[in-house]
Amino acid sequence: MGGKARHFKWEVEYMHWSPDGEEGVVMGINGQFPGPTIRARAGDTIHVELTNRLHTEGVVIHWHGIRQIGTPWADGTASISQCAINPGETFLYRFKVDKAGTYFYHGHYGMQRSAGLYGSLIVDVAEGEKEIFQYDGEFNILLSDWWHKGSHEQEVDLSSNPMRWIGEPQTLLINGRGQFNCSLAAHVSNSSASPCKLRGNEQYAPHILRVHPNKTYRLRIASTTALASLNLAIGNHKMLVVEADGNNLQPFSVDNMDIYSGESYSVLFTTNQDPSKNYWISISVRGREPRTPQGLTILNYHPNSASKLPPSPPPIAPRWDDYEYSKSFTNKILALKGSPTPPPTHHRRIFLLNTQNFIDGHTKWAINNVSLVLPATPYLGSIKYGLNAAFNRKSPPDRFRPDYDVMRPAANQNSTYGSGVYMLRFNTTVDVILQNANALRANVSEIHPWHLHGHDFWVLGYGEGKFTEKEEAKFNLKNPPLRNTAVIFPFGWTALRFVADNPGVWAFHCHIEPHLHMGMGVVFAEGVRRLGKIPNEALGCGLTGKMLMNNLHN
Ligand SMILES: O=C1O[C@H]([C@@H](O)CO)C(O)=C1O
Repeated sequence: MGGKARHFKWEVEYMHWSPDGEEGVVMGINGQFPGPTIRARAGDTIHVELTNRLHTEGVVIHWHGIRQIGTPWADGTASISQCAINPGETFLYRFKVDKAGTYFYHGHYGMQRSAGLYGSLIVDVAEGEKEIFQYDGEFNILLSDWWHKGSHEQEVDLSSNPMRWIGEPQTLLINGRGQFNCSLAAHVSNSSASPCKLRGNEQYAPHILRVHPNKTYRLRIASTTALASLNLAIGNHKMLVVEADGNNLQPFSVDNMDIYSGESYSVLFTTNQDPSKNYWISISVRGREPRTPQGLTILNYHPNSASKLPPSPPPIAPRWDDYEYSKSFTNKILALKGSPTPPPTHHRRIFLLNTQNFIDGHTKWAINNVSLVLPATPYLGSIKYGLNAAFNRKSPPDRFRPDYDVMRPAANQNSTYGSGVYMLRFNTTVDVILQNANALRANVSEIHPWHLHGHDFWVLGYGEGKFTEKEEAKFNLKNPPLRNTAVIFPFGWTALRFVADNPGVWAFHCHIEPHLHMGMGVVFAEGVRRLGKIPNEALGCGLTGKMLMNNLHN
């Protein structure tokens, strides 16, 4: 079946907004924050005509989890898949959503995600097909984190010498709404926070989930946080986890769940609790010392008033550094029976060591000792048209020094900048072993959720310390989950496998936005010569821009 074309006209602009009760400036779309939700069916083609109404700044939008098969120029990564859209210009994002699931979109230029440029993208099963899970209704929540400092100042802070870290967010947002000046849970907490006096129409009033007793609901959850790893719970209710990153899971039941930036899930829950009460939905910080209050909203049982607050305190999240808890959750994530299984062997295995380093006094993140800086000409055009001067043609290394001690700060903390590309042979199977290590400070290693553009990968396994070839025997080749984002735990490794079968140039990076800004990413390219014509509007900058001008004058 052909699928429908769905047309949207969007304008991106800065607006005054109050995501948490303090007025600030957000990046909005058509006057909305978060941006409009796109809802489509598998097989549909989305057309977003995006006009940049920012006064002095370029913009792009990445469609997170959409593989862009045959349309790599619509992936929305500045300097990789396209030129940033200049103020006043319009770019047409046209792409097919081929797989049902819970997705989202966000800015992919500088710190524009932290500035609030994001929204939800929900793909239902194709017309005439049935969802494999049964439920009576559904909700969608997009999770994010919010700073009172603007994104431009954050960019300057991060690249200054010495680096000024952006610190923990002021507020966690659920569908763009959080409370900084007051707490919904003041009546049940012993902190000094004042109770919220809300009419319900404030920009920061919580998004209430209204349910009827004894029904089953699907809750779609995606995290577009710039930094925070989260734990989500629905007070008193169990959740059955059924989908991750647009792929079906072997269902498993939990009381709360971890969600890292870049991940999405669906859970089913049944409203089988005392219907005379309302319940909390909470999100709390994981993996970093929490300096941000829980984000809260209300599960409102019909016919109770939504303003009837739950009588007991919100769910208590696991301790922020209880990594064993996080690992036990992560290890439960397995593909639904009948899902595609990985090829049994790989053609190439790339080891990527994540380190925190210094370059000329600036704090950076590096992969195999290369800190990514993006070139002025987007790779997609420069590779396709053989513009060799556009970036460093030397391939970055597939390995790191075998004697590197991942448990200690680097002996040599200096690193180098690079813009090289991993050229993958088309249709080959690639393994990536993400290797975490100690950061600059002794005994510190952080969580990094890695996101791959253009593909889903199978997560073959997680382990502790330095990966050794003998751990390959423990890889899960039977029912590994397909995902587009996977976490590396502190001092650990994560093994991924994917098939390089999607012509294009694809970012693979830590989804913590400041970390990408500090160089924590690599670039893969495959099959670029197989592509037909790349739309000119993706190429109008750098050396491809000059090439277009020359063609015009010849
Ligand atoms: O990249 C980071 O920098 C800080 C810290 O390591 C140095 O201030 C931090 O917590 C990060 O995640």
